[in-house]
This record gives sequence, structure tokens and C-alpha cells, in this order.
Amino acid sequence: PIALQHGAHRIGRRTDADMEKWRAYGLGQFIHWGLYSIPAGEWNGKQYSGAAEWLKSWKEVSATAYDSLMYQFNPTKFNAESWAETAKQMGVKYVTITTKHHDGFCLWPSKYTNFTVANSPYKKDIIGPLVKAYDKRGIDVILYFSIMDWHNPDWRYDIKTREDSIAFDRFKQFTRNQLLELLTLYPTAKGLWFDGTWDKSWVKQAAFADSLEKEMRAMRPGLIIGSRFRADEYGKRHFDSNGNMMGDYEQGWERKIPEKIADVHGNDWDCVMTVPENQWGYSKVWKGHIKTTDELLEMLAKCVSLDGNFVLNFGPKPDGTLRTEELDLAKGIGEWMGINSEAIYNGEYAGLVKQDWGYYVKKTGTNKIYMLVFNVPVSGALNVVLPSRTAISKVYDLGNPGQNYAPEEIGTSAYFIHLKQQTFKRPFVIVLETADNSKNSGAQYQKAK
Ligand SMILES: Cc1ccc([C@@H]2N[C@@H](C)[C@@H](O)[C@H]2O)cc1
Repeated sequence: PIALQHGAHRIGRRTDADMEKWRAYGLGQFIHWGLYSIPAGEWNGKQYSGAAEWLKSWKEVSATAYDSLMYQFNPTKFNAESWAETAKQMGVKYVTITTKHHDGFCLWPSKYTNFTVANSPYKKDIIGPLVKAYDKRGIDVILYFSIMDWHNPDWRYDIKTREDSIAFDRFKQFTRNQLLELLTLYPTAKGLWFDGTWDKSWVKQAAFADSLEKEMRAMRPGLIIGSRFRADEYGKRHFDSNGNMMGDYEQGWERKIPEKIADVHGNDWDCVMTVPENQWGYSKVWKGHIKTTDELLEMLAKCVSLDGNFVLNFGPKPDGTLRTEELDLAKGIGEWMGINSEAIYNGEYAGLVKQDWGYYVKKTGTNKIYMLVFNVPVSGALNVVLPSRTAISKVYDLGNPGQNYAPEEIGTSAYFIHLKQQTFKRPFVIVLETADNSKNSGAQYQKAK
């Protein structure tokens, strides 16, 4: 291995209680809200083809004109309690909220810049009420923070000259000040979700970022920081020059999900997902495919089955309300979670052979395995192959506990579970209670006729 000062400082997963709680979340909510929500991807009557929260990067938009959106920020219908209640009903266990996106506008009254809610018609802090409303419902809060800040004149994409270096040193202090300010103002925040860290200017700050990360962790023991915050001294991001993940969980799964367990390298990770193809902030026009409740439930199941969390994005409207499509999805997911959340919370990779009918989730620390069924075979028989000498002691339908199944043994530790009905309106969960029967050799269920 290469000697590194600023690479990964821990090999393997964190084993402390804060991280074990994070690992168990299963389902999360992302909230992208800010000035970009006002134009919602449209400028001078023309629709921006990219993500609405990137409107300021569009050449047709002058920074001055965009920044003057601050004087229009007045979400009269904003109610932190109702957002948190929607999230609670949906069954999320954590929420990631944009404090400052790339445009530099702060949803908290930062004392290090005037470009904040304090100088908008709304005047009031947004982050504080949100943290309070979510905490009250037992939903942990992670603060999203963009290092890249298009508003701050000291921001640089790269450092080429002495002026660049002097300006960027000021920018680094500004960034440190804002992060320590956020941790001070919102001490219950469980973690920070960094973005906007790919440009050379920041990638060259291995030592500074490493010491800032250490300072934040010292200030907030247990703080959870993802792999995207900093680069090592060779500019390697997410995984250092020795291939070890930096930070506490892998943040690379943005709008994509790993296919197999090998893809996650034994690390914690979360997948952040948009409802349309690629819109995080509120966008008037949702082009292309809008994901359905069942699609999102399958993504959730797949993430949890591969040791990850699934975080669904909401882009609130400029008036502070949530759009109908998102409320409908929150309701649909919440109804399913109301019946099946036991298969999601405290779930982990079960280590079984993947079957076409769906996903296995093992309840951490137990012998309970959940079968999350999305694809019912025409045979109506769900194939289950267990490690040798593992028997099934009980099988039942989570949504209908009276519904027991008697698996048919079709081979060594191989079973068919014959479903009682052919059509299902929603994905469903079958619970397998397994037992180690290496002691006795008798099979639990009748052999294939
Ligand atoms: C190329 C690219 C840069 C930044 C992003 C930001 N990360 C997501 C979590 C959103 O905040 C998006 O604006 C997306 C794509």
C-alpha cells in the first residue's frame, strides 16, 4: 500500500451505535429546496433542459438576475410539520435536506454571507423548524451541503494563480465557518451529505479537508460523513489511492443502484433517487418517465437487499407545499410500509442465491429472512435455495400472518413455496424463519413426490 496522510482513516465499516442506527434506516427522504424552486427550470419563457437546480449554470441566466430571486423567496405555505408528517406516514427513518446547494443560497440565517433566507421576504430560518419537526417524529436529519458555491466570489474551479490561491484560502475559511455554524446551530443533525466536491480546486485540498473533517468529528462525535467530502493527497475521491473508502458510507449511488453485493465492497452506502429521470429541485416540467410506487418499492427492496439505504427525493414548490405526484407516492409507499416495514428496517444482505421472484432481506441479528416478491412466476412456485444444513422452521405471509405455507422440499435445502393465489396488486412479503438443523438430519417438509 501507498503511504497516505489523507486517505481513509478507517478500514471497514464503523461499528458504533450511531452508524448501526444509520445502517438500519432502510428508507430515507431527500429534500431539494431553494431559489431554483422559483423558476423551476424555466427562464424568460424557455425551459432549461437540465436539472432545475442547475438553472444558474445556464448561459441564458445572468448570475445577478438569478441571485435576485432571493427577493422573491417567500414560501407563505411552508409548514415544516406537514413535510415531516408526510415523511412519517411514508415510513422514512432519515431525511437529507439541502442547507446550501451549488447556487450558494442558504436556507439558514448564516452570519458569513448575506445570501440567505434572512435577507429574503420570508426572513425566517427554514432549517431549524425542519430539524425540529423531523426530530420530533424520530426521523434523523442529515444536512446536505454543497462545497461548490457559485455565489461566493472567492470560489474557484481550479487554482492556477497566486490570486486564485489567496481567494480560495478565503473560500476555505468561509466553508469551514459555515460548516461549524451548521453543526453549532443544529446539534441534533446526525450527519452531513456533501456535494460539489469534484472540481480541482477542492480536490487539491486534501490536507485542509482532512483536518476539517477531523475538526467536525471532534465537535460532533458520531457524526456521519459520506465518501464524497474529500480527496486524498493524490486526488483520489470516494476511494483513496489504496482503494479504501473515505468517509463512513459510499455516496456514489446517485440515481443508480448496485446490481450485486460485490459492487458495494462490504461498505455502507445509500442510493439517492429522483422521481422523474433527473430533477432534484422543483421543476415545472417533468420530462420522460415518472417512477411509480411499485417501481420505487422495488428500488427500495433492492437497496436494502444489498446492504444499502434508499433515499427518495422531494422537490418542494416555491410556496412551500409538496407537489401532488410526490404526495401520492409518499402515500403509496407509506401504505406498503405500513404492512411490510418489518422487512425494510434493520434489514441486511441475506447471503442467499438471488431468485427471479424478488429480493431477500435478512433481519439483522436474527434468523428471519424476508422474501420481497415483485415477480410472481406463472408456476406460482417460489424457488428458495438455502445454505446446506439450513432448514425452514416457519413460513408465513407478512401481510396475512394467518396465511401459512408448507414449503415443498425439492432438493437439498431447496424448496418451492407454492403461492395460494395467482394475482397480486402490490408487492408482498413472505417471512422465512430458518433454523440450523445441522444437528438433526430429518427434513422438515415432505420431499418432492
Ligand atoms: C453532474 C452532477 C452534479 C451535481 C449533481 C447534484 N447532486 C444531486 C444530489 C443533486 O443535488 C444534483 O444537483 C448532479 C449531477
